[in-house]
Amino acid sequence: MVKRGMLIVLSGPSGVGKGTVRKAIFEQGGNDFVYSVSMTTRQPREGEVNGEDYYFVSKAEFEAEIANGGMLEYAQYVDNYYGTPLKYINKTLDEGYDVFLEIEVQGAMQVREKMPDGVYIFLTPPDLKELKNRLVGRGTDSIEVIDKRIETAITEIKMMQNYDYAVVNDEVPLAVDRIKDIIRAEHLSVNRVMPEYTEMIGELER
Ligand SMILES: Nc1nc2c(ncn2[C@@H]2O[C@H](COP(=O)(O)OP(=O)(O)O)[C@@H](O)[C@H]2O)c(=O)[nH]1
Ligand SMILES: Nc1ncnc2c1ncn2[C@@H]1O[C@H](COP(=O)(O)OP(=O)(O)O)[C@@H](O)[C@H]1O
Repeated sequence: MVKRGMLIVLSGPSGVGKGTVRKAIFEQGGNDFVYSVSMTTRQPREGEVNGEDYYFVSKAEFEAEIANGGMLEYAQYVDNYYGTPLKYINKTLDEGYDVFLEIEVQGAMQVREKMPDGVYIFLTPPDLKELKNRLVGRGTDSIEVIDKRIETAITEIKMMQNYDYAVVNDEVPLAVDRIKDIIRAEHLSVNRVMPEYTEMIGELER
C-alpha cells in the first residue's frame, strides 16, 4: 500500500508575503510536494494563467461547487471567494504525494478541523511596522483598507497557537529554507514514522 502523502498548509496575515514565499518555493523547484491550485472569483491579473495560478470562475460556478460539497474550505476575502477544491487533494494524497496549500487564515482553520494531521505553518512579519510597509509597498489597497488589515493581522497573530510552526518572513530565501527544513523534519517525526514500524512488527509477530 502507498503511504498517504502529507498535507502542508502555509498561512498568515494579509501582506506578510505568503504568495511571494510560495512562488519562491516552487520556482526553486526540487520539491517532493505539489501545489494545490485554488479556485477564485477574482479577475485574473496580467500574466496569470487559468489552472496554474488559480482556477478563475464566476460567482455562480463557485457557489455551485460549494453546494456540491466540492470545496475542502473556502473564504470570502476582499469581496471575492477563494477556496480549495477537494477533488485533487484527496487523489494526490492517496497517490502518496505531499500537497502544499497557501491560504488565508480563515481557510487554514477550516482545514485544520478536517485534516488535523497536516503540518500547519504560520508566516509572521518581523514586526507590525514592516507588515504595514509591505501592504503600502504592494500598492493594491487604500490606506483605510491597510489600517483595517493591520487590525485584522493583530487578531490573526494571536491565532498563531493553532499552528505547529511559526516562520518569520524577514527575507524571502531564508523563509523558504525554514519552510523546507520543517517539511524535511516532519517526515522524520516519530508520529509519522511509527505506523510503518508498527506494521512491520505486526508482520514479524504473525
Ligand atoms: N481560504 C483560502 N484562501 C486562499 C486560497 N487561495 C488563495 N488564498 C488567499 O487569498 C488571499 C488573496 O490572494 P490573491 O488575490 O492572489 O492576492 P495576494 O496573494 O494578496 O496577491 C491570499 O491571502 C491568499 O493566501 C484558497 O484556496 N483558500
Ligand atoms: N521578505 C520580504 N521582504 C520584503 N518584502 C516582502 C517580503 N516578502 C514579501 N514582500 C512584499 O510584501 C508584499 C506582500 O506580499 P504578498 O506575497 O502579496 O503577501 P500575502 O500573499 O501574504 O498577502 C509584496 O509587495 C511583496 O513583494
